[in-house]
Amino acid sequence: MAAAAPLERPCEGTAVAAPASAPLERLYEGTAPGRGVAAAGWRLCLAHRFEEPRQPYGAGDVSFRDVLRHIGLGLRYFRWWYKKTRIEKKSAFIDLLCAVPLQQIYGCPLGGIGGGTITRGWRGEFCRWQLNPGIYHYGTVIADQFTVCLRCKGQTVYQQVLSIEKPNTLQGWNWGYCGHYAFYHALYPRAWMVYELPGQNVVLTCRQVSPVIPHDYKDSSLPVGVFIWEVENGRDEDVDVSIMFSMQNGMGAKQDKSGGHWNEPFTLEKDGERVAGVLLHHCTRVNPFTLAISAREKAGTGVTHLKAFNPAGLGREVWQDLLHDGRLESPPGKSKLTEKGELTAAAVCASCTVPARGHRTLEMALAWDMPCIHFGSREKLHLRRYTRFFGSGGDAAPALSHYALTHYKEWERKIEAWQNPILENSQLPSWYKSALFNELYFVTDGGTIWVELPPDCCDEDLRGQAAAGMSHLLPVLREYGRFAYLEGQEYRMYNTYDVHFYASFALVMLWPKLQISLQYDIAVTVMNEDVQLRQYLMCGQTAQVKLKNVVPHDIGDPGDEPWQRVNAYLMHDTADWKDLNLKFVLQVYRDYYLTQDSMYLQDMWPVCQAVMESELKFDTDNDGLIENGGFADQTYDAWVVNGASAYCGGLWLAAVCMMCKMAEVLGDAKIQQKYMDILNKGKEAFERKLWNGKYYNYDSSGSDASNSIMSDQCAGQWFLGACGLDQGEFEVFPKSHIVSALRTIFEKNVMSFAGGTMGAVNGMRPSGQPDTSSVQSNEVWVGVVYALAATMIQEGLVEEGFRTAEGCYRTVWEQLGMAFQTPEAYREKKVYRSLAYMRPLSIWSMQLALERRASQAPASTEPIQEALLEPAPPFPHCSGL
Ligand SMILES: CC(C)CCC[C@@H](C)[C@H]1CC[C@H]2[C@@H]3CC=C4C[C@@H](O[C@@H]5O[C@H](CO)[C@@H](O)[C@H](O)[C@H]5O)CC[C@]4(C)[C@H]3CC[C@]12C
Repeated sequence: MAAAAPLERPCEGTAVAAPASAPLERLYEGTAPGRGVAAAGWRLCLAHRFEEPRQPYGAGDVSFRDVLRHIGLGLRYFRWWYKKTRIEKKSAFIDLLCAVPLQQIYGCPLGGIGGGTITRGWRGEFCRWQLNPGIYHYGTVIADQFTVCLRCKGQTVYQQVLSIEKPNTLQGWNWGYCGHYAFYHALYPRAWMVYELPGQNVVLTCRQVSPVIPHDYKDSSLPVGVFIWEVENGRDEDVDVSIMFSMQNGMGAKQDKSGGHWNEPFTLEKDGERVAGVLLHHCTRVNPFTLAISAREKAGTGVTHLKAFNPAGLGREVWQDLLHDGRLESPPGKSKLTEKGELTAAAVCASCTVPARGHRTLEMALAWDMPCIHFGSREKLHLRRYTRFFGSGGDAAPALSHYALTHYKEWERKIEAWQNPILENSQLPSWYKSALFNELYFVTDGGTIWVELPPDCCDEDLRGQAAAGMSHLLPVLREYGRFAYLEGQEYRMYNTYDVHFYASFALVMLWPKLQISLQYDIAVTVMNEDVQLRQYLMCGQTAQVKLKNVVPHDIGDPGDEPWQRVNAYLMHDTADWKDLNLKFVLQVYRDYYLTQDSMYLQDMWPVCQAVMESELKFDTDNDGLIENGGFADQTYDAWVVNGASAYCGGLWLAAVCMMCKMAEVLGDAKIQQKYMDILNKGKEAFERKLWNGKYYNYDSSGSDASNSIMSDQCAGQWFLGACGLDQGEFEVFPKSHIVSALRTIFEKNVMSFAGGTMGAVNGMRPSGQPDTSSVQSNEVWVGVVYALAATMIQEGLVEEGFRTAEGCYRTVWEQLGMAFQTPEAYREKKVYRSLAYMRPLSIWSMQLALERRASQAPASTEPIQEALLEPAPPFPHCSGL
């Protein structure tokens, strides 16, 4: 048996020590490369520990000046929070008083889009659960494990839980696997764990696959994950190998003990393929679900099971059962229902003989079936997307398991066909390949839901809009369903639109129909109003929840009834925000440009005109340029802007330009002329009011900080460039000004901040000090940095772009241990804000910029310089990688 050992030093065993390489791998003592592990990705040794302790931004981190500035907000927020959480007993859409503590443990989530997700940690634990839509439960369930049993000549020679934990339940199991002999490698939507079994001459590689496949609207919706165990036998004798997959009925929450849960074994044979496992029926009143653990039976592979055991006990009966013959007892029939206070778990075991010096594969799956969902208000029943393929009766788990185990090879072929051209591009640095794919986790693990359009909704709520000109609204929503993801796991608002603006590149490039569907939903809300009055927390004024003809901030809180009640955000009255309407127009043209969907363009055109009409009132001096209102009236919602501004003014000019272009495409000469006139005037005003010879000033207010250098000052150009509208007759900003501004940002916001190693600070004073005039100006926003990097690449500053983005990747993934929970923001020291956030999906705009350059320029063979931040290649001693 493998002995347990402390984490800090190598455990028992005789492996040759690897040379110290990158910091995340330096504790690795193994030599095995594993089987089929991707070369690029995020890799670390299971014994790794992240050293830098960071804290969520809290009241204690606010300067005295900011305390004074926000005292009213603080009091109003506290009053609102108290009523919500203590009186109404609901959870707050942003809980500033109980932030989720940082756990540096997460790895690739399991599951497709919108069916819920289960995240495994990089040490293999099942630790983050989003089965109830948009609501996260954080907690490692100890019983959820893989255990290996090796037998030679009819004797068990090794049995080990593949976990470095030493928990105080299930103590009859052999825990404490030595982390120095295993590594984790993530390249979303796949991940690998390679375990050398000390002293056994056997190597296990577990490959975890989720069905996240670009341009696929069926399999990508499935709530399943597959684990392919590759077993390599380095011995000169055959070895019988069993992998046991155990799972608790539930997600480790208090409902697991609510009673009435039960388990039952199942087998399903279809098209000559047989799958066997156990169903764990989790019978809660709201959102009941069934978990299924299973394995594929095939010639030479036997599957056995244990339908129920107590995960809170010692677990000896399970351990001994497996130890005895490498199989489980496999009793037939259903388990009894759990009593209140009682937990239950089950296990499935796949076994085969691996010949001497040979290799075999065991295939296992986890599926979860929660077909019908209620949000917090419980007003409407929603059916998840996958129910159109697998039914909504709650009995789909066997079919889902069978489908996953018989289709994962096809998924992997498609994933490789998509990823390989990028992975094989030797010009791209390896950190970028990891960042690009791994940041994509948020498309599934952003509290994401993908549901069918409710039949009553189309008749009652949408008919008016369809009649109002959106002829493809119903066909699109019926065909592709409704998609929503949270602003962040801690900022619980769906489709926060000012942020989605950045993230939308991932969606439109990979699942364009979901972006189009999301836009239709926004278009519907533009036309609607909510006349209810409420007090806004930032400045205390009372106003309507939603006005007509403006884009909402978000489409609602999963704790309430999203789509039905929009604008969960009540910090500001966003009817007066300057960026939301513009971001709609910019996305409409960008989507059209990338998809060439002219129906969509036609349907969105009246909505674009309506929101631009609303926006025109912000041009208070009629100079063709909008003015900000002297409060934080845009995505930087705690950073005040006054007068003309680089950010909103730039977005405005880009949107006006796109209005001209759309009018031209649609043959609307009158509107085209109207916006041409505004554009010509506005361009002149923008240059006159904001250009200072080197960059565009933050705003034209003339305040102390108005000449700050904003990292996001070229956001308008970012979108223009992404749509090919950045040259010739469409040049909105003089090329030389954009390049000069980007160079200044690189010099000041990037290289003069944290030694150039942490990305770009939002605001920098010309003197080279971060702008501390607000609580957000001295933050780094990861999603903004990736967008800035894309803009740099578009403008030919390729090395600078990569250097800029690299700082964020290395800070988040390598330094702070925030893998698969990239935050919205961090400061140079000590704090971060809002874990697992939507905006960093903007990294896909870097990819778009690169693809665009590649299609234009003659091919270069020069690799992009890996900046000084690049560590040695992972595991250089493993030549097989
Ligand atoms: C009196 C107290 C001791 C002092 C209290 C100070 C605090 C009240 C404020 C200090 C920092 C403020 C927060 C900063 C950021 C926020 C985020 C915002 O929501 C979303 O933010 C995105 C930007 O990151 C934005 O793009 C999205 O559209 C928003 O949905 C909500 C406000 C706040 C949490 C803000 C609240 C007040 C402070 C904590």
